[in-house]
Amino acid sequence: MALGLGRMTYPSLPIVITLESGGGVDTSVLHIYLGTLSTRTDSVCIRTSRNATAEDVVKAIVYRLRLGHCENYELAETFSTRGRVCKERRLEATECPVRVQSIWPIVSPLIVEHHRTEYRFFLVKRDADRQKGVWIEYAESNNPLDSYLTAFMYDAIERKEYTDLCNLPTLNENTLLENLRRRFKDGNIYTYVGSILISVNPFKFFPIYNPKYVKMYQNRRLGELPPHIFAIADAAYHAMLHKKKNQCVVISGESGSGKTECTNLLLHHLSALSQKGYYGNGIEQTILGAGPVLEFGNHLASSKGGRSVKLCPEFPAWKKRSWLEPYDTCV
Ligand SMILES: Nc1ncnc2c1ncn2[C@@H]1O[C@H](COP(=O)(O)OP(=O)(O)OP(=O)(O)O)[C@@H](O)[C@H]1O
Repeated sequence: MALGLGRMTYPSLPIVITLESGGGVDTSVLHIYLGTLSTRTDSVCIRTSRNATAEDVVKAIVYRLRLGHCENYELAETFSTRGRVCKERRLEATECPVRVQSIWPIVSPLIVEHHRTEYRFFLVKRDADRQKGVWIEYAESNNPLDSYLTAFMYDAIERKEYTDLCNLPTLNENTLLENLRRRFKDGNIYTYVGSILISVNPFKFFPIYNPKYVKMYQNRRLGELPPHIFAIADAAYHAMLHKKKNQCVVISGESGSGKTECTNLLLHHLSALSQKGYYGNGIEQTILGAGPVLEFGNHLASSKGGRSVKLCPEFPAWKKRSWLEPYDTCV
């Protein structure tokens, strides 16, 4: 088995692995999803022959992502509806994933993501007790493969919450606050009002700022995905490119409402967009390094009373590490 490894480039994911095994001439591409096994990438892309076995594929991914011993992992074939895995079966080590994939029905790209049903391969932790080759159906709440990302993407739709307050059927202070409160309770801190983003400070960490999200929000129209600070950064960046004019993002709120953190995240996404795959080469650090000086000016302004508007933040090193670690470690 010869193994050629694609270069790890962010954000142009997924990682590409070329696996030549079994002497096959025709090669096919397999997308293997990683679920909760990785915070850095959603899936890896394997170019391989029809004869490559599930064992070969697992070895290649585990070796490439340095996940430890390949005996601890196996491949699962899943069937999902609206982003949720409803049934799953573990592949035999000798099964050929390309052959399995060739009998999956083709999903039309015209079917919007929320209504799509599809088959996928996942890399999963080996379960020695699980009978191989047998489909297991999941109750909705009992699904180990569903990731935070899936919940983030689909739960609001299923609970019929309004991600944009402009869509509220009855718009008054009560319905507006009730919608914000319900979303906040479900862990959704962001909500749109048209092109304005409301952020409710959670005072706790949510894993929604790692490279999966950076990548997901690139080149997407505002409102296409659930509300997120990265979507605002992306919209401003593309408006700048298209209109060839400087753009301004106004971040306003009470003291302690999270303006500094929002500014950090905006800059984080903007620097990712402008560096075309080479993260952390110093631009982000240089911009953020000016933070304490501007923050001082900001405090002078806000000490004169009223609400403050952020210019550029302080950016303590411990915060950068704890919030953005997976992103930084891919440099
Ligand atoms: N999106 C967020 N997720 C989790 N915690 C957050 C978030 N935004 C803010 N926080 C928490 O709230 C604290 C205060 O936020 P931040 O310093 O950004 O407020 P601020 O509006 O800039 O305040 P000030 O105007 O007084 O400078 C942060 O230290 C952080 O712990």
